[in-house]
Amino acid sequence: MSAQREMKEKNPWPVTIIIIVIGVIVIVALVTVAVLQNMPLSQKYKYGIVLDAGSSHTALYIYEWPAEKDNNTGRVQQTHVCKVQGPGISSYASEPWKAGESLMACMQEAQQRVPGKRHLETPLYLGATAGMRLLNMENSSASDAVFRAVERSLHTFPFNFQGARILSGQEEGAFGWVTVNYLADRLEQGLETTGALDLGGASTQISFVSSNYDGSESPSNSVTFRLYGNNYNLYTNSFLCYGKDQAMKLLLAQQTLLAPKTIVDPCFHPGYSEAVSYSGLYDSPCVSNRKPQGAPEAFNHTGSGNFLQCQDVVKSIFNFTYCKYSHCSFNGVFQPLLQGHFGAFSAYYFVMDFLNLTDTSIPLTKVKEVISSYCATPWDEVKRQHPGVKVKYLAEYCFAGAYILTLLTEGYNFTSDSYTQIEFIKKIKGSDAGWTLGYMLNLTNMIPAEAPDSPPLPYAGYVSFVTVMAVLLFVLVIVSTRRFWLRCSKRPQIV
Ligand SMILES: O=P(O)(O)OP(=O)(O)OP(=O)(O)OC[C@H]1O[C@@H](n2cnc3c(O)ncnc32)[C@H](O)[C@@H]1O
Repeated sequence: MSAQREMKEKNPWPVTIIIIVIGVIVIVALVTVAVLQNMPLSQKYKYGIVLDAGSSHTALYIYEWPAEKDNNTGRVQQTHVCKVQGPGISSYASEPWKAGESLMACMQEAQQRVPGKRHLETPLYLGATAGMRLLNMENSSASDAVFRAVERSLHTFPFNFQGARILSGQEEGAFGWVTVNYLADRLEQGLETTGALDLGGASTQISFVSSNYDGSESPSNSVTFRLYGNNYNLYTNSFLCYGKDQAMKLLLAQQTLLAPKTIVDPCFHPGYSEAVSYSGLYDSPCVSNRKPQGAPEAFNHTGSGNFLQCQDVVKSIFNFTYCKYSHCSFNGVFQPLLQGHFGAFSAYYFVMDFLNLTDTSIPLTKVKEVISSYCATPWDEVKRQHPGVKVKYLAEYCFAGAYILTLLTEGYNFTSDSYTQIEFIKKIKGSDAGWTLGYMLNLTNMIPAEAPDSPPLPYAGYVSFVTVMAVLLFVLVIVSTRRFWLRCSKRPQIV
């Protein structure tokens, strides 16, 4: 008995080894628990669906974001887009049920793409823009009937349908601006924002933040936001009837006043000739009050392909002179001085991309030469050179190019310097530029007004900190126990 005790007191190593083993186990357990407890959950996604019911067509967008990050700063991104076959829903005014029917194929696609277990919680929105704004102005019971038909169709799907409505021009402009700046990470980081230029079929929007604008002059153009702890006073204006298709109607209507039977249009290619019905041209409230007295059923639309003359006709659809404010864009609408970078999307992009003019470092004189040369190309040759492009678009690129230049430089007052601040964009980080994402982020409260609280340490830093502290603690214990046992082993031995 005393021999055993004597051995233990002489040799402290077995106890030290046991302490080391227990220490290692404790550290491993501590670090494992810390890692597991704080590990980001496996990536589960939530979804949102927005239908953009535009004047020329409808598109369905599916967005997704990491499930544990909603109501926070989780990156929402577009995972799918489905183009609805056929025209925009406002074209079905005389057969509203067809508007509902037209959405079915894309909705079925959405049902397949969003995982079944997420269907019931996935919000579904339909926002209609300028086509329905015009139909509602012209015939509100027809627009109501289209909405009823569309809602009936959307209710047959298992999503969380939040309703269909017409967006105001101001909402369309403001949500386009939110989309562009959210996708470019400018809001969360509080960076200087980018303006948004949107050219649709029936309306066009300009939205930007200017240090010269506090909302006191023309308050109807002001939208205020508080996002991630920053206040924004946004200037925005939507010009109804100045989208690409309606602007062309204005142009044709202007020319038929002078030549009701045959117009020789400088914005169309030489050799172009098409019969156009007056009823088709004057079906829109943008032009209906301009119909010439005793107009024939149809007129002949021919082209002469002269860019300079085209610019003159295009200018005639704007009023650049009347202005009761300190500064105006056109038609007497207030606009503060332009400021910063701009993203130009929708038809701005389609047209400038086709004309190979998306590079805004190309001087405006050269831009004009390129459009001028395209306009002067005979119609047969244009069709031969671009067999894969829709003929309607091909015929309109000359007008659209001249229109975009006039709108930007004479309408919004971009100079040869500030033109270089425009970027023609289609997508940002894989998501389309347009109002839909901003609309969904707003309705789902996914952009917080205040900057979210972030943990004092990032995840990796937290784990490293716990590990280092545990190892330090362990070393301390070892050092102190070793000193204790060394002292014991040096004590005079009991014999
Ligand atoms: O916002 P609203 O005014 O309601 O219009 P929309 O939503 O239908 O407008 P889009 O942005 O979809 O399209 C804008 C215009 O661009 C036209 N467009 C679409 N694709 C095009 C392409 O590849 N080339 C030329 N034009 C195109 C389309 O016909 C419209 O006139």
